[in-house]
Amino acid sequence: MIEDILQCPAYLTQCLNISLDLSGETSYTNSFKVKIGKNGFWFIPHFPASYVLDNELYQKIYKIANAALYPAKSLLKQSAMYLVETDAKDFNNKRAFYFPWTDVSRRLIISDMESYLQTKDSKKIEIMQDVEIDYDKVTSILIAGNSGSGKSYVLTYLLTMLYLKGISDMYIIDPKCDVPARWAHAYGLDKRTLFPIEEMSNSDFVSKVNDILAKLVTIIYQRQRILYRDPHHQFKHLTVCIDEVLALTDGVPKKIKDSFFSLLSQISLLGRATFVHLLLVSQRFSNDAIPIAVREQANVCLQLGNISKKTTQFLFDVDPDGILVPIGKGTGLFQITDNTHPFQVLPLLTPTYQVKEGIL
Ligand SMILES: Nc1ncnc2c1ncn2[C@@H]1O[C@H](COP(=O)(O)OP(=O)(O)OP(=O)(O)O)[C@@H](O)[C@H]1O
Repeated sequence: MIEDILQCPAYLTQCLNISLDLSGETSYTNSFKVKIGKNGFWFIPHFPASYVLDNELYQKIYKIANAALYPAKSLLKQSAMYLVETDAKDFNNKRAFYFPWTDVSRRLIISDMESYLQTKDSKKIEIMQDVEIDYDKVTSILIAGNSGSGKSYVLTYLLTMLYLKGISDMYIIDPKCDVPARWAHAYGLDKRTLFPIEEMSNSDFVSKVNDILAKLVTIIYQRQRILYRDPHHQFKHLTVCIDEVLALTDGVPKKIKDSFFSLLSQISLLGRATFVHLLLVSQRFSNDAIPIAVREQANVCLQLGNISKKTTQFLFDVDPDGILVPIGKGTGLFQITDNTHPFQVLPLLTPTYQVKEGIL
């Protein structure tokens, strides 16, 4: 049934005829037609038309079709209208709106983490069913979301994948001495973990964070020199995970905060080629949480919990209106930008797995 719908344009044409208000113009008046492809569909207007082919119309069709296609396909939201040339001979039908789609996001369920870790290709990290990231292509990862949205849960998943699959060495910075610190302790990473102790002021703590970040910058420079002599040298990934980034520098003297920002920028700008990465978690990634450069360099972004224009404005260029975000634990939006995945913002369902006792 679903296959028939996806092969035949009649269903979508009918949905658009009914919902799209084109001042009386419909497919019956020959004003447009729909063509279905393997990776999306085309809305082909017949020109001249009484309606305007603009972004507003594109987003309206997106909204109607995205809901109409669920749960067979998920349309990939575009920030602006996607106009393409058609192969029509007739000039009246020579242009079309294109709507790329992908399969609907499905949650990954891992019932036995130990056997999962043994069987899966070591460099890839599965995020959802049929969606994975190759850590060689990751610059930095940002995880945002309101309290209780599932940030710590998905962070623990990523840390487990990165460390237990042997993909990356880790430094863990946890200003609240909470889930990440407990995770690190459970896996014997105490020497690579920083959390505040009683006698430390906020400024002392951020200064200690800066010491670690400075160490990573030094490693980046050392690795750059190795690459200069041997461009194909393969380094082991090194990741610094910082939880609660927004709260970290709150009330800290400007000089210390500036150093923190400058070190973060250096790592995110120079770390990619040398396999040094940031994995940052924050309620939001506004300009007071991280430098703009860090946000721009990050190519894996997860926004959990409430999804609205206001919450997604820092991580995504697209307006989330019309994207069908699933409800439930650990859901939201996901974006990966690399040369394997086309630019896309997808509904996100973070993996469900067994967390080691005493961490969460
Ligand atoms: N993918 C998931 N599958 C199953 N349960 C989940 C998933 N994601 C989150 N949860 C559950 O949702 C609850 C809240 O998650 P979590 O503690 O990670 O939120 P948080 O964003 O870190 O909150 P806070 O900022 O207050 O620490 C937890 O009980 C967790 O077990």
